Amino acid sequence: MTTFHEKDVGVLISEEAVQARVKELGAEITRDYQGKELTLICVLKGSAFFAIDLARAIDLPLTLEFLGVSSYHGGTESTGEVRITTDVSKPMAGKHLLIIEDIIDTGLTMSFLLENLRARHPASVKICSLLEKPARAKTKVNIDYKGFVIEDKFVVGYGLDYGEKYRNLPFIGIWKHV
Ligand SMILES: O=P(O)(O)OC[C@H]1O[C@H](OP(=O)(O)OP(=O)(O)O)[C@H](O)[C@@H]1O
Ligand SMILES: Nc1nc2[nH]cnc2c(=O)[nH]1
Repeated sequence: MTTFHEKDVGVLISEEAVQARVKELGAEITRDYQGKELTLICVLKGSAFFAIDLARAIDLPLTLEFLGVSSYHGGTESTGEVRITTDVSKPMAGKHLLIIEDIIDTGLTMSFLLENLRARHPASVKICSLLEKPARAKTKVNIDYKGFVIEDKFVVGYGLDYGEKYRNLPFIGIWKHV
């Protein structure tokens, strides 16, 4: 039986490989944040699937916050203008923040997030990104917890969209038409 995506999307990282890596990252974060009050910042919409799976793989009494930002607007190129679409629900001062992203591509979104969150005086800010695409980096971002380094291809699935679609694929796929 064919599924809805097969004409447009090829598998890059399988569901099994994604889930295994999420569990490893969860174990690493559990070790590193022992005794600290951890706040995960789930960056919407892309990191929703990753952040929820990762939260379940972390064995700590963490807090989950959601922060919406957008700069691609469903397309394959960053507009370069990052906008907050939904803000977190509580003050971030004094908290240990871990920003959860699905992908760091140009790095513009993460640079914006770091500046924005640091201005709120947290106790610490670290970065966890499932994917890094170094070939397109426009600014250097130091990723504390990284899932996979990928080639310069536009990817969809596991939260990542094209025209707001394909986020629900359980694997990371390559969009075939760019
Ligand atoms: O490193 P960059 O080039 O800035 O790209 C990374 C950002 O792009 C995507 O978000 P997008 O703006 O598509 O919004 P979305 O998460 O709602 O899909 C992704 O979720 C990251 O937040
Ligand atoms: N869906 C998707 N969004 C992105 N945002 C930045 N890079 C990408 C990418 O490769 N795919």
